[in-house]
Amino acid sequence: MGSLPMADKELDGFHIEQRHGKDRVRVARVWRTKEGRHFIVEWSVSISLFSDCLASYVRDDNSDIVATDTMKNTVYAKAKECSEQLSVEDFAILLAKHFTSFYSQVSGAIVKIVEKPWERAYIDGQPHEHGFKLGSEKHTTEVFVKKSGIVKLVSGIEGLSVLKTTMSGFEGFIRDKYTALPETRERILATEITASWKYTYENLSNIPQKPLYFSQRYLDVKNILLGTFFGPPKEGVYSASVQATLYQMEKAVLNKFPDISAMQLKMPNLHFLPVNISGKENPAIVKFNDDVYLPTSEPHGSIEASLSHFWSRM
Ligand SMILES: O=c1[nH]c(=O)c2[nH]c(=O)[nH]c2[nH]1
Repeated sequence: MGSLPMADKELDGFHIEQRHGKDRVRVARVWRTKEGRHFIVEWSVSISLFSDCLASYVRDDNSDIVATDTMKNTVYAKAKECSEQLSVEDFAILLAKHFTSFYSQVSGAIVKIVEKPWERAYIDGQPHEHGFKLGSEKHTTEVFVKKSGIVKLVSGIEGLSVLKTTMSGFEGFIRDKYTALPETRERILATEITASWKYTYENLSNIPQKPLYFSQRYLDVKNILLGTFFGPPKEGVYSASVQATLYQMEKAVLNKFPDISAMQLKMPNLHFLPVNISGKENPAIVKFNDDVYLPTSEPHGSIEASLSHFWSRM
């Protein structure tokens, strides 16, 4: 999405590309049912408009600028207007649609939102009516809407930390004069997953209208990713490398959901190093027996790949 074309023009013999917006507008929205159950979302919204306001750059003429302060206010006004709970994707689309249809100057809008993972609290196994606790991984979305109604919709997960204590190995890699890593069929596999996936919907007119459709999709994708990473609860599934597991996870998502056309995964390999400590007098203070590890964050392996159907790209 970073490589989207900007509003570009020829100008004084130069080529200019420009866009403007407001980043990280923080908003929370609460919905209350008659029965007294509350729902909350907390969003950090970033807006970027492709807008014809070249005069502001070259002639000190701001008459075509949508003020970024107005963009910020729009986030709160639209949140207020949403009387029913909605997915973060639908809120992003609603905002982008507003900017592209309301202003003649605006030809396209990108709206990115990160949702903070507030989850209903449970007390003695009972869901609390208005109590929430912060979870870990975040739901993200990025939508690009053009005035014509053309849409590109990407959703994602940030910070999904997972670990398995066995059923992982790494063998058969290149060995040369600098290689020290032993081959193994028994190690800890730990990573912090960043995922993004592109939906097939290419026009505002064919975005699913079912309420919370994309919220459910998010949960379903997360389940498939986790199920593929861990394998069945009792026996698990062997991972020959982060690369192999990453590919299986992407393939599982693309095979399962017909409305997802491409997926990107970033899975750093967060090493848990075997601990072996020996002293001069005591050669085996700690002898590693798949039990004591040194967890690390730096350095870490960085492994990422995108997978798409032949007819699509991220
Ligand atoms: O799953 C892995 N992939 C690698 O590319 C790699 N490189 C490494 O040192 N350990 C691992 N593990």
